[in-house]
Amino acid sequence: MADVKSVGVIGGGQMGSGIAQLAAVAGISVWLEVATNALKNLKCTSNLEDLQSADVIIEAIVESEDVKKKLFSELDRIAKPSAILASNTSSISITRIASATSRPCQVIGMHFMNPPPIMKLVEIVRGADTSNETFMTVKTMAERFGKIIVCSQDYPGFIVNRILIPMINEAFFTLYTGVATREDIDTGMKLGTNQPMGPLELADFIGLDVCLSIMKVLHVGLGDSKYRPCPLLVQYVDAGRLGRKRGIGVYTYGKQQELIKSSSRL
Ligand SMILES: CC(=O)CC(=O)SCCNC(=O)CCNC(=O)[C@H](O)C(C)(C)COP(=O)(O)OP(=O)(O)OC[C@H]1O[C@@H](n2cnc3c(N)ncnc32)[C@H](O)[C@@H]1OP(=O)(O)O
Ligand SMILES: NC(=O)C1=CN([C@@H]2O[C@H](COP(=O)(O)OP(=O)(O)OC[C@H]3O[C@@H](n4cnc5c(N)ncnc54)[C@H](OP(=O)(O)O)[C@@H]3O)[C@@H](O)[C@H]2O)C=CC1
Repeated sequence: MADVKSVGVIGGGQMGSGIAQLAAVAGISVWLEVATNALKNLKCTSNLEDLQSADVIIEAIVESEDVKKKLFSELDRIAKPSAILASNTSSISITRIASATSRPCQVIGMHFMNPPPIMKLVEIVRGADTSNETFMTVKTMAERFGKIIVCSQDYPGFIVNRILIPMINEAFFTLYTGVATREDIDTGMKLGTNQPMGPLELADFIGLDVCLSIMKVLHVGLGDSKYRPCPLLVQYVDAGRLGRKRGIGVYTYGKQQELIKSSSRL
């Protein structure tokens, strides 16, 4: 098991920025962004070559198999031979991502939950060839971040999203088929099952594009029509209603809310 001293985080969106914060607070030197004591551990770059000295590189870019494979193939060329390449993917096969590299035994899924600094879980996903040494190094690093680990085999959606995202998709079907309003669906699930957010509110928080990508992976990967994405979810993504990060999803937020209010007054 390797002692991780430096980490590269690729993707500075919702997940990447939170993961970089965790590593910096754990005293590991990080290439990316954050605050006070942790700030001295953080460096920002837009040049992949700067990651060549990292012990572990954590990818948190867009949920697209093609884009991730292209990046992993480039990382394989840039990273030092001993480096571990981890993906924060929500659902894409680690085995297939690893196949884009010459080091599949050093490729692993390190799936943080959103928001990474707050949520206690990290789901570790072993691809077909992931070695025990890679697993132990990543497990120990996640524990150093203060996280609790669960371990999943490499099947679509792993553990959490295999169960969570179909629930969110079903909430969209419930809205789409007129069973109830968005507010009643969310309040029903929040108060009825003691969850901090209703499923539609949570979809906006995760990002509707991410939810749809995961549903598609489940649908194709498991080949069962019960995983078909709800047409309303597809339509919202087509319309650019991606959730909180865009100011509009199932609900509207911030400036978008003000714009909608003012246009409805015209
Ligand atoms: C899609 C995937 O692949 C997998 C996934 O991630 S699935 C999604 C998993 N995540 C969830 O299910 C989140 C469900 N929601 C929640 O747990 C809570 O609503 C929440 C933690 C997000 C916010 O909690 P809240 O009590 O409603 O709001 P709030 O009072 O603002 O925040 C609580 C604390 O979290 C902190 N916090 C909230 N968002 C944060 C963020 N993005 N980064 C860091 N800290 C954050 C706040 O600062 C606050 O800290 P203090 O208690 O120290 O003040
Ligand atoms: N949202 C969530 O709740 C969770 C998401 N994940 C996973 O984490 C990963 C990132 O998700 P999240 O942070 O939500 O997404 P965001 O949309 O917030 O961020 C995506 C990041 O990827 C970058 N990016 C977009 N397209 C490309 C590309 N073609 N090549 C390289 N980088 C690109 C973006 O850069 P720019 O801004 O410059 O476009 C941005 O930094 C995904 O795999 C997702 O499934 C895992 C757990 C939870």
